[in-house]
Amino acid sequence: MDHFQYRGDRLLAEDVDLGDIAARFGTPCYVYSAATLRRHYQVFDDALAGHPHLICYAVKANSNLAILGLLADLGSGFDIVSVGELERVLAAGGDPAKVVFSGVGKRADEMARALEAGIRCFNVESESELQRLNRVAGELGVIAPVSLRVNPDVDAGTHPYIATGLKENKFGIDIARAEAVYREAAALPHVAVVGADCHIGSQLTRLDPFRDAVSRMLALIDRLADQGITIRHLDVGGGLGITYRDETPPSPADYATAVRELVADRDLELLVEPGRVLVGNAGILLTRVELLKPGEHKNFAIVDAAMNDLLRPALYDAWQAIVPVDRSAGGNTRNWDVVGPVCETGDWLGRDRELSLAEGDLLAVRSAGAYGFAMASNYNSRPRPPELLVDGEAVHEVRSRETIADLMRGEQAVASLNAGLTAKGAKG
Ligand SMILES: Cc1ncc(COP(=O)(O)O)c(C=O)c1O
Ligand SMILES: N[C@@H](CCCC[NH3+])C(=O)O
Repeated sequence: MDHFQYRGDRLLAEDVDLGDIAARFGTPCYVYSAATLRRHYQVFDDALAGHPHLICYAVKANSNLAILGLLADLGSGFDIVSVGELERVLAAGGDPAKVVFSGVGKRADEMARALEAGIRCFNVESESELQRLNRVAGELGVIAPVSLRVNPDVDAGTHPYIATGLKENKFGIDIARAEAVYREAAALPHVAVVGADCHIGSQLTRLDPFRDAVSRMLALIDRLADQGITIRHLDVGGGLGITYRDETPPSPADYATAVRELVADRDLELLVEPGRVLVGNAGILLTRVELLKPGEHKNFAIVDAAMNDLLRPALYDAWQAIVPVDRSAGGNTRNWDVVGPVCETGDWLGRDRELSLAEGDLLAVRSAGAYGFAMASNYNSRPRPPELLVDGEAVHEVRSRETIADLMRGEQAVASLNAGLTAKGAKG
């Protein structure tokens, strides 16, 4: 259940008409629902209750400071993949002691900053990274808490671009090597082994891959215990899918029950890194139809949002629902390709959508709270859209629309660049 529902023929974000938001803030814009976000967090947290656990929200899914602050207030921890995400978490009031740091390419300066901030754990993804972390922690005179991110070689059954737990993926340490690397870690002076970690992919719609991964991790933890290496927490990553169209992912309760059953009798804190399942359906992208271009072969509805605002359809061929803000508006009913103004054939938000459209109509692209704004770019020199957080009747502008001046900030035209050439040309 989310809080983007029709009242009569009008689509609302909680108690606010999306038409009013468009009139106040312009389009395109991202609109998030605080109530949906709170609810999703609570459902997930309740599902894990009874077993010691920490939710570390995957910041990459949506890193707006207001979203992070709202989750921090609810007690959430955070999974970060860069020092930029760490600074965001700290700026939003997140607790560094609840932060885990994932990612295959952590730089030394990022490690140093995270150690200085006092994060909960580094999810180390290679032997080289382990050695680097040991050196950086040594230079700072501290001990780095470490989990190894293990690649358990489990097929997540998801889009190949977002599967991460197979041998051929760049992520994690091959489970066949994991024991040796744990022994190496245990012998290093400036790291302390505290946990074990895996993350097998995103938008998973079945429980079995999770069960397989957790079982393999538990077997590894047992083998490590035999060698005197104690693992205090198991981080099972994120990846639980949502319904974009007709997917039937397990509910957070089913997911949590499956994982909890496997760890029930163990003295092992459970860490989870959900992203999409918390924020995905807590956001929409609001856009306006600019121009209609019906044709013999195809009907194009050109809207003011594009792949630079929402990349998922172009990048993964992802399907996201596109619905009218006013259901009663009687326009031209056809199968429309809803496309943006960007100069790329792949710039589409939805294809073959039966919609009744007129120029000027407002449309909402659903399930855009995760990997929406977070993946937005300035391609075609398009300013990124604003982000608005609705809470009941209140609308908070939690990020304003970029300006053209923002786009050019930091750039310099170099007046003398061609001067030499011109002078040479003149001589020759
Ligand atoms: C290490 C790690 N943790 C957590 C997540 C969050 O994934 P999701 O948004 O699918 O829950 C990701 C992204 O797939 C990730 O790479
Ligand atoms: N960006 C992806 C998910 C990537 C997950 C990152 N580990 C998506 O939109 O589905």
